[in-house]
Amino acid sequence: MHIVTAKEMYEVDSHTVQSAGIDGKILMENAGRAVATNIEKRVANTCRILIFTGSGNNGGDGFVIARTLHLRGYHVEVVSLVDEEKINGDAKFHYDILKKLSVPFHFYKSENQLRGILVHTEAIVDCMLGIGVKGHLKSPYKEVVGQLNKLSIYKVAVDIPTGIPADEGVEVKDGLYANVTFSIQYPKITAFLERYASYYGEWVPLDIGLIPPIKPSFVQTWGRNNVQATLPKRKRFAHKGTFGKGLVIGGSDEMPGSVMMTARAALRSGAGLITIGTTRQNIPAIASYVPEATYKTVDEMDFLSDQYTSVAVGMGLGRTEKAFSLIEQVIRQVKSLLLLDADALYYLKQNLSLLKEREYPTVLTPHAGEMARLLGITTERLLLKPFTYSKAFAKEYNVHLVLKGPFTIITNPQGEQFVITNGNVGLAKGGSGDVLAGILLSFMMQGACLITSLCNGCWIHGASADHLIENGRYSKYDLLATDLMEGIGSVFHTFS
Ligand SMILES: NC(=O)C1=CN([C@@H]2O[C@H](COP(=O)(O)OP(=O)(O)OC[C@H]3O[C@@H](n4cnc5c(N)ncnc54)[C@H](O)[C@@H]3O)[C@@H](O)[C@H]2O)[C@@H](O)CC1
Ligand SMILES: [K+]
Repeated sequence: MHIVTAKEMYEVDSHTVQSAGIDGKILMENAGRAVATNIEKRVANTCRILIFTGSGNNGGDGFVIARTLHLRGYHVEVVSLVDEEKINGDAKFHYDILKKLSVPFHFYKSENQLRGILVHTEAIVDCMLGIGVKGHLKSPYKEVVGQLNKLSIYKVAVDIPTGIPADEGVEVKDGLYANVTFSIQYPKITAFLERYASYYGEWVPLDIGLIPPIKPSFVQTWGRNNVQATLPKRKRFAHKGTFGKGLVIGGSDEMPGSVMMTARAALRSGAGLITIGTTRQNIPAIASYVPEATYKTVDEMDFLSDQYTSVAVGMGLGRTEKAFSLIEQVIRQVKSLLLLDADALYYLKQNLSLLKEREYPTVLTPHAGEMARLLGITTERLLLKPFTYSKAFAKEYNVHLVLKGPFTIITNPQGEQFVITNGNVGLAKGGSGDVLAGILLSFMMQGACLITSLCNGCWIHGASADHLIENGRYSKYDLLATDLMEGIGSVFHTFS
């Protein structure tokens, strides 16, 4: 599913109206009707619903919703935050129709007046402002939003919760906290930012018949259907070599377990052969946990002559001079797909130019803190516009970037972007990243387009955590990274 900025949304709108010739009033009718039909599924017709409208087309959607619900037997009333003469364009067209019906209509005057109107209201529909919002909310929007946020009634936002910008990079303080947001055609970028996602509540995109340009270059979500369509098939006569030869380099005497989790996750995700490169002392410590792997000490590895389909480096490796020199050697000499995680990302900060020298694809898997460090900015700044920073970085350093978080953003060097929304807070624990690195390594080894492999790997990781919790196997408190191995198996099973 596509995700859009305000500019992209307005472009689709004008393409639909100007090139395809569909009148904006029809789009508004479609939008209002689609929202009304979905409100019917959630709010009983015995409820009193107040619809709040503003000066733009978001308000126009509200007039259509009011008419539609009224004609379907609902008790609706409208509260307009602007005077009649400020309503114009397509919104005015639908306002004039609504005026002919017996729908109670109030023009907002004061907090006291609104308090009176709100008595016995069981649900509100927010059509005050949509993607046309600029900057902080002005009066009376700010006051009305503040008043509504204090009420524990069901709140439906149309397109976007009032006050919340559509685009990343904008900092605002006030916005409506909705229970559900019905996004017109596509969800907007801020639904995928940690800072604003909670304002949306649940988000549901509604098709209103917009016609996008031939090949839209929008960000897309990656979900179960995409995985189903692209998961590598296991052919009957395949052998272990068919599924790649992978190398995991990491682990130290102080951090033995991480490399073990990466290797196990890779094998659980379909990797054919995995070698673990670690310290001599670490091998007996972890060998019984991953008997399926072969082992090498870091001193005996020769990246120039050893051939691996894909290599992952960094997990639990440490930040010693010896570790750093090993990472440099790997980046310079490995002639295959390479995934850099954890301590390898730490090393990269001072050595980013090495990435530009690589002739083979490189994957970086930072969490927000690691990414901010690579960019030399604060985490807060990164999280204000993670899509923009990711795209610029991936293009500049010619890498595939997996920016891990509650919304994982995957970007390729061409700037194509996908976002994964599954997974849960049970993953916020040491070791989850090591498991993800293993799943990604495995998918990288099994061929297919690299960005597809990364998207599938991230989705399987999140789905594993969700599966274990939804089935009551673990909770968001006690889930361990090693438990994910069991979840991976269950998730694969759902595709068989
Ligand atoms: N194809 C489309 O894009 C469609 C869009 N529709 C609706 O149209 C909306 C966009 O309409 P508009 O472009 O008219 O924009 P909005 O309806 O979001 O609002 C624009 C108005 O908000 C005011 N405003 C801006 N910033 C403000 C602030 N900080 N405080 C107070 N007032 C502020 C402006 O003065 C302007 O009058 C969408 O969100 C969607 O709901 C639908 O009607 C269907 C079709
Ligand atoms: K709204």
